[in-house]
Amino acid sequence: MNSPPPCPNTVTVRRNPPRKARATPSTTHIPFPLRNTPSSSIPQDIPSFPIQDILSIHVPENPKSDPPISESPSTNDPPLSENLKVFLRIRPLTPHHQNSDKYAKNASKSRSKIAWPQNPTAKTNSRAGKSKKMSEICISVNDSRSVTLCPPKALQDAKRIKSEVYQGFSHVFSADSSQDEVFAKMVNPLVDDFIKGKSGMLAALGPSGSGKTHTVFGSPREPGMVSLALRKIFSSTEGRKIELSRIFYLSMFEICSEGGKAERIIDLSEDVGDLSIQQSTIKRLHEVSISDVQQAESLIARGMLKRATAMTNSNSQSSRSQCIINIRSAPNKINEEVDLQSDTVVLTIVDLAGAEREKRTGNQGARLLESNFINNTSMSLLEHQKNPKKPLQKHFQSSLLTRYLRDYLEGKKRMALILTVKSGEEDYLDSSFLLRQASPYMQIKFNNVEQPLNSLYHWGKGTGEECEVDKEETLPQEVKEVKPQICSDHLATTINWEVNDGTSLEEGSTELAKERTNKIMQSFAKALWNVLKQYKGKLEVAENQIQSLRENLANEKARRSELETELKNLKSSLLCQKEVSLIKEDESDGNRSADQEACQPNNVDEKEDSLIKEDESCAKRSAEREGCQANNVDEVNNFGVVIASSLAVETFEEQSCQCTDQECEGFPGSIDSGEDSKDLKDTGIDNVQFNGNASDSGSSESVVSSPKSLVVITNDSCSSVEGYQSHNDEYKKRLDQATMPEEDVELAPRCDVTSAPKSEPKLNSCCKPLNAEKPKRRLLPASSILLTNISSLDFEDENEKPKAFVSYVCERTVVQCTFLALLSKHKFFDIIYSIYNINSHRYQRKTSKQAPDENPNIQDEDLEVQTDLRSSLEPWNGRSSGVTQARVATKVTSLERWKSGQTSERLASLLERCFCHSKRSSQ
Ligand SMILES: Nc1ncnc2c1ncn2[C@@H]1O[C@H](COP(=O)(O)OP(=O)(O)OP(=O)(O)O)[C@@H](O)[C@H]1O
Repeated sequence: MNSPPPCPNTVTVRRNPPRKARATPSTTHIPFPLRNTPSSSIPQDIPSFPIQDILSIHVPENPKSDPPISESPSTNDPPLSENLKVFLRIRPLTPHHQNSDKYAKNASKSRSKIAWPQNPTAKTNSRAGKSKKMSEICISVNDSRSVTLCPPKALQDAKRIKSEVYQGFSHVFSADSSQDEVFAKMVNPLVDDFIKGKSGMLAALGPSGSGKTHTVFGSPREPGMVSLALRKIFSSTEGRKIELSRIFYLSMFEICSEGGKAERIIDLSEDVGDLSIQQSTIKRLHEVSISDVQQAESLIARGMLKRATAMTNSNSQSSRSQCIINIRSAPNKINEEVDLQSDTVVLTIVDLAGAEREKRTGNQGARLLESNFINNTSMSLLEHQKNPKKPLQKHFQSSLLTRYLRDYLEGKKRMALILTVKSGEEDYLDSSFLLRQASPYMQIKFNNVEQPLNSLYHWGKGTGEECEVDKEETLPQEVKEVKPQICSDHLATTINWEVNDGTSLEEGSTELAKERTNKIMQSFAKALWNVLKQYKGKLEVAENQIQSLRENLANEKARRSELETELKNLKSSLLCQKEVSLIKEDESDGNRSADQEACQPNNVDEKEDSLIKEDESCAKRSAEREGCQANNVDEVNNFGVVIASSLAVETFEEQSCQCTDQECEGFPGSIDSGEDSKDLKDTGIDNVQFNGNASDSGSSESVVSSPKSLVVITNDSCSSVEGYQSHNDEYKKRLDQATMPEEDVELAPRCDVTSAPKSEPKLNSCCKPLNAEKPKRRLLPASSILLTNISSLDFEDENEKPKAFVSYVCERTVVQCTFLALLSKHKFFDIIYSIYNINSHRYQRKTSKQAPDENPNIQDEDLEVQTDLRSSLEPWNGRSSGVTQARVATKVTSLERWKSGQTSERLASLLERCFCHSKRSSQ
């Protein structure tokens, strides 16, 4: 009669609270906005194209076509949430413990059936009978997922340590389990995933001498997981097919810390020195292409010989490093279009160094430091998952191993953990420590485990069943998203056909795929139609907006033309103000000698700046006072009108006293400068007459002929000096009238015009009634036009200057006549000079404090307008006329040079020479 199995005094069931792995930053789904594609410019009220919704259409599957083999989810399925797989393997006792181990196994089985001793008496009897054997083992298997850890009796008595039950393992391998059994339950799924395109890792963890290396590498008689995995890969049907299109590589390296110093990475398959790690990649790691199991095992055997081992109290050949073996599957390089990186699948198997207790190993010094390193790296492998509060970066920086295995430890890729323990009672503390540490691992959940690659990769080249995934990169995104699903359907169809060897399932799958494709296309068309309709609406709105904008644009153009007209008027006024500013500068520079000023043409630029600044203020004043005389655009542009107005006001009409404003307004058509000059050229000087008779000059033509006659005379003087002499008296009279009109008694002597006083009484007698009738504000547009038309003048070369005329003039006044020659050659100087005289004359009258009422020539508005000009002209009165006139001309030239460049430069050069000539003449 079999007695009931002994039962420990107390049993503690360790139940760790369910622990959910924290989502790491890289795995947390963060809803990010769409990329900056053209669709991002879509108005916000139009939703983005619902491609995801369309592709997520689920067609009810036909149970008949449910693929029995394809255990792995399709690529479109959401990421799996699965627990970390933790296996436990109990190493058999040494041969003298074998019997007790078998007994312990039987005892644990019985104990699992009896949860708690139901018969205390029997329990006592059995304990008494079997106490000796039970003391030799500390761990017993309850079932395939749990074990009971019993402390040695000494510990029970001394420290009252109770037995503990550890449960929740994926599987518990008892001491008599074979390598094949371990492989079948633990590694085979990983190998299957590897063949299907999923990377995976197996790590062996446990105290020293517990059988990690034995499990991973095994022995010739008992091949380990690496060998079995290789055999599976190269022997399976799928593996053979893969072999046609893919290449397998094997690499092997170890991470060690000799003497507990800095970690080193050593390649075990090639002597290339220490390796380095960057991110999770080992640099310069040697990979050997393997084509069969024997070649791979040979490589592994050679690598094992290089591995760092040492004899310890626990193990005669204890591994002192973490050994990592990678079996990598990559597409055949012949197919270069395939992305090698994204298509790489790796099966990693890690043999960790054994954790060991200091007391037991008796390690000291460097060996102790090394032991501590081993313990730390081994037992802290999953510290991040156990302790989510620990900073992620800190955890993965703690050791090279964790850095290398980061993707696995974060849960991005599948991994399995096998814990190895020894069952002897002397190993209780090691086993207890390991189980306590690893117990929480079983509760770790990975939420974002890597999905397999397109399984069709692995259907070898030439089978005719692969999808053209190598051309996927050239396809649009939408097509890419659809294609894997279609391929998966195709794969499912193929697998079903192979397994069931019947056509019905294949047809069902095909119909299912077609149905799903049709639904996707229908939804796609509907969504596309809706989006197009929305865009059409937006397009209509946009077109209406464009139409209204066009109308606004037309209005704005009309307004712009009006503004441009106004601007043109303002510019004319502005030029007048520039003239005023120019003269102001003369005044400010009055204290300087004329010689110095005249010889400094470089000052022009500086003065131009001041002119520009004054333009704004002057323009304002001009606009206010004259309202820009907007209706005078034609008048302003018409040189003849200006001449008529200015001269009519001050010169010739003073003689006749008959020309009224109305009469002057009638001039423009007949006295256009361009036309007039043309006419003059055509007619020659014979057609020009000096209207010495004041009554004859009452017409507009006579007014215009005055300045023009100067030009003609000048030109003509080149050929006939006598002609000029014959008209000398008349010419001088007209010149005096034009340049020094009115009652300029004081000014005339300064200008050294000897004949000037003679004409003054006549002028004065005529001025008063005439000036009383003329609106003097016309002076301003006259000066404006003077400047605006400067650029249109066709200057002749200085060499063409009529010497005869000059000599004639010099007989009159050496200085002034030289300048007058210029004035006669360039009519605008005539006008400047005339204006100068007129305003100088008026200014004198104004400064003599003569009451406006008493002087009809002076009106308030006229005085206001001309104030700046007059004050600027004031310094002229006390200077040599030639110098000052040349200076004014230089100023005007400077202004114009600023305005129009080359032509003015010629003028400046001309005037400069004129000035020098005048200076020499005056000396
Ligand atoms: N399941 C087993 N069956 C038979 N022998 C085993 C088993 N497990 C381990 N052994 C033997 O136990 C000894 C120690 O095993 P192993 O070297 O694998 O331990 P380890 O955990 O790798 O130790 P360390 O961490 O110190 O390297 C070896 O001689 C090995 O053959």
